[in-house]
Amino acid sequence: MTQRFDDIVVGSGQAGPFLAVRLANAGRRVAIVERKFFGGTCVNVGCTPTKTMIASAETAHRVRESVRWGVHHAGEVTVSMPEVQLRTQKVVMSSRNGIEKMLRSTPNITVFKGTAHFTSPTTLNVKGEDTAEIEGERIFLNVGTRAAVPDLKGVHDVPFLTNTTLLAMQEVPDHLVVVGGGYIGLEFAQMFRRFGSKVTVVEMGPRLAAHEDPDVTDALIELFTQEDIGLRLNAECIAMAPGAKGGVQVHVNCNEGEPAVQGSHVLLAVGRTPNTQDLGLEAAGVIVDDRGYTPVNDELQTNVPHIYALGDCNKRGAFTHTSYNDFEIVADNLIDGAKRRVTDRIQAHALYTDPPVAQVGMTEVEVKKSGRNALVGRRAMTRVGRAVEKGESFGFMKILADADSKEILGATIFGVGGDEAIHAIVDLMYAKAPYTTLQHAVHIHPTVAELLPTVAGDLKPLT
Ligand SMILES: Cc1cc2nc3c(=O)[nH]c(=O)nc-3n(C[C@H](O)[C@H](O)[C@H](O)COP(=O)(O)OP(=O)(O)OC[C@H]3O[C@@H](n4cnc5c(N)ncnc54)[C@H](O)[C@@H]3O)c2cc1C
Ligand SMILES: NC(=O)c1ccc[n+]([C@@H]2O[C@H](COP(=O)([O-])OP(=O)(O)OC[C@H]3O[C@@H](n4cnc5c(N)ncnc54)[C@H](O)[C@@H]3O)[C@@H](O)[C@H]2O)c1
Repeated sequence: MTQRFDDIVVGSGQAGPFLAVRLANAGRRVAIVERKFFGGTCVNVGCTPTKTMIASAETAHRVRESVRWGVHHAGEVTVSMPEVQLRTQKVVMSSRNGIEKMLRSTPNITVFKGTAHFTSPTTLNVKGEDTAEIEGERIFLNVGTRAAVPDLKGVHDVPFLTNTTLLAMQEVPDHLVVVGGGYIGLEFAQMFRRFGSKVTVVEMGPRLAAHEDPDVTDALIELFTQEDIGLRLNAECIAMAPGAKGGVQVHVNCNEGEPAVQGSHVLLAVGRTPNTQDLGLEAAGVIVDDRGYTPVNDELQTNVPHIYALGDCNKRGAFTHTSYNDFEIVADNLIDGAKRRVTDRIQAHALYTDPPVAQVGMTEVEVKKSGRNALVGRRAMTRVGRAVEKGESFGFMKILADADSKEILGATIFGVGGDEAIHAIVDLMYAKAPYTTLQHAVHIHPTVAELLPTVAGDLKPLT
């Protein structure tokens, strides 16, 4: 028998659970379907476990380097992966269980555990721990993405790792080959190097984190080289094979260096694939693009107006904060009659290397391309008192502004505390305040954010 609801949410990523609760509290009868772990990628195999493990890796690094701070310790630094994993699992489980508890204890919400599949534009079959046919007036997709596994020769002949399986490692790999120099590849590469693995990053492009400005990329190369992380740039992974003495061989197409990289383990970090292929979207009439993403309008409706897509699967963002913001936009519009739009969002992100790279708004390359009359200010982190005192003065900060309107166009902080300090700029950009507001602000001493007014007060024409 079909169970009828007002609203159905498919997937419990960073938008779905919060939307389900807002809708239910507004009096709607809501079904939410999750096939695996409550909290989705971020909580279970993304942000939460990686940042928890990065904290262990940073600690190992600081202890190894402790003489720089005049601190000595006896003996070798070793990392116990089972203990790192135990700590990580505690953090993950607390968040996962918290989300499930929130959903199951909210009146008006029915939770289904299983895979949802459209049978018509308003009905879905659920198969799994729960089996049901459910119907809803409105349907909200929050199905996320998974690691892309490209059709490389021999890829299925080797035990390749993804972000999910690498997170479960119970030992430190001897030599981890990381294919892909994007967010996932770079965060894991530095983490495992600091756990004690030899690490080689294989990236087909000429730069790491190619979406960032070249000055960031150059500094990333310097940072990784300092930590003795092997870099193979302009090296496209084209095939994999079992190694002659065990492990794995990664074959690359390159003009320089060896045509194969031998490692004990290989991580595939070459992008993401949306979880839309088994949703039965054809039965609902929902269009997907050539990579499986569901295009949406400014209010996050798909081409079928009562079906919305939120989070990574709509390709309007690829972060936890953008997915959560999708929830806020949809909830405020549908429940409070607001007129929020996804295009009002200012892009911001951080790459959690140590030190982190934090970025908001336009990059320097984008500002130059826009042809605006622009200004730029840049300071090395060696000018930040707090960074020097901490003994962590690697990196720089940079602010871009429009010379005519004084609008702040973007900023990058690649340095200790940059992931927090960037919010001084994020909020000014939302407030549409001119850079002179930042220039005249009095920031607390000694902080990383303290230098931002100085940078804003000394902008030069961008050439
Ligand atoms: C290793 C890694 C590190 C990351 N680190 C960061 C970070 O530091 N900061 C940041 O902002 N972002 C980070 N991200 C990205 C972040 O995890 C995602 O942007 C975020 O989880 C938003 O995803 P989502 O809400 O679209 O859906 P997801 O979190 O992917 O959740 C989708 C859910 O839908 C379920 N589902 C799918 N299909 C069905 C179906 N047919 N039926 C029922 N259920 C279904 C899935 O099981 C899953 O639980 C990271 C990602 C990875 C992989
Ligand atoms: N700090 C964060 O916010 C954070 C952290 C981790 C992940 N994420 C999310 O995860 C996603 C990034 O995933 P990703 O790092 O897998 O993808 P990505 O697209 O960021 O990087 C993939 C890299 O792999 C390279 N590549 C592709 N095919 C290759 C091949 N055959 N050989 C060599 N190199 C190849 C590409 O040139 C690219 O540089 C993003 O959506 C991001 O939002 C975010």
